Amino acid sequence: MFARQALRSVKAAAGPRYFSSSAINNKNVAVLGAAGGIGQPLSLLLKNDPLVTSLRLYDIRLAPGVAADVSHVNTPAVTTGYKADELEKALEGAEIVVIPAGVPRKPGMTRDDLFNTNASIVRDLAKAAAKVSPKAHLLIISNPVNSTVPIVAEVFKKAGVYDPKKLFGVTTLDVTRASTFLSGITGNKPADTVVPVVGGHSGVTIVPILSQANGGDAVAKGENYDKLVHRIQFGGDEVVKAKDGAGSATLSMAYAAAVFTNSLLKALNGEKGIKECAYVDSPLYKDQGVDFFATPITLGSEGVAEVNPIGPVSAEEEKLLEAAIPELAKNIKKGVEWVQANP
Ligand SMILES: NC(=O)c1ccc[n+]([C@@H]2O[C@H](COP(=O)([O-])OP(=O)(O)OC[C@H]3O[C@@H](n4cnc5c(N)ncnc54)[C@H](O)[C@@H]3O)[C@@H](O)[C@H]2O)c1
Ligand SMILES: O=C(O)C[C@H](O)C(=O)O
Repeated sequence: MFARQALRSVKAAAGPRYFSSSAINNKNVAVLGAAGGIGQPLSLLLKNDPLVTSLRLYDIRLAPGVAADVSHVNTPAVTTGYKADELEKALEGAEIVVIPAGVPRKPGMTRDDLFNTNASIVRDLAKAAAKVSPKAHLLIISNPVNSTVPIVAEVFKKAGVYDPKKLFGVTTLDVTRASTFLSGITGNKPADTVVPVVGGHSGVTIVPILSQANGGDAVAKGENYDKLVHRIQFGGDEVVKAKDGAGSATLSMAYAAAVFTNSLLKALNGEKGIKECAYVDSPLYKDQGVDFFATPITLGSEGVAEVNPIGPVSAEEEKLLEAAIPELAKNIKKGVEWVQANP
């Protein structure tokens, strides 16, 4: 029963999907880092989302230009660009704040190698959001997500405005990749290939639950299973290597973030039963020092409505989870300790 539940949970995250709307309400979305490799295509995709009525694009460079360009697309979202010194203005009235600001990896780097640069970028953006739009839903893309999400939580706690239901580490790209790679093996449609991906967003912390996926039994164990799991866990490295020093995944990430944002918008507008995987404040492994964990979550009008259980897992998946937990605990502790020492 749990398996079916979890399968339904992430059904919405298997692509390909485009944006749909059942109700149009005013929805104000801000993108921080809007002129970057992710920020630009993400801004375009959000401009194309009928549920976005106000799109506010902020970056330390080029955001007004990106906004001028995107604003000519004939969809309803009123699009405005904000310069480096206009962060607070960009955040005014924001209900969703998507953050892809920060540096990407180069070949040979881990996501954790980005910590020193991106931790302070995310902390400063979170401080402004806590001040200007404390009730906004925050969608964190900047790596290392395992640590940047706890940093945002600490900033919001310090400001006295933390709402665990409104903070998300965006892990949709892992779900998207898992669906693509598994369906490539089974020949099933990607849209019918739903793989819950739990844990975190780097290497061994990315745990695909293939045993719950349509077609997952085709690669239940052995060499093919190991190869598929490795490809899902290290899909980001595949792109970093192929881009050869010019950055990491941007287009697939923009797609994934736009999918997640659309799901959240639908839930905020009152649509029921919207489910996605995301890295959120979770009760599941708190006793092991893991305050944040990605699982299928149910979205509601206030953000996270329910953190769903992982459900039954295979012996192989149990081992993957055992490897993920201590690494995640370390990543979370690093973020929390850093921001407490560098408030
Ligand atoms: N969560 C995921 O699945 C996922 C996937 C892909 C990339 N990422 C991460 O997303 C981040 C961005 O990647 P990218 O390829 O778009 O990088 P990029 O360098 O192309 O773009 C980053 C943008 O952030 C801007 N920026 C830097 N500091 C800023 C600040 N203080 N305020 C506002 N904007 C600021 C830069 O000017 C730039 O335009 C990286 O950390 C990358 O690792 C995460
Ligand atoms: O791999 C990266 O550094 C970027 C991103 O986290 C990804 O999964 O593609």
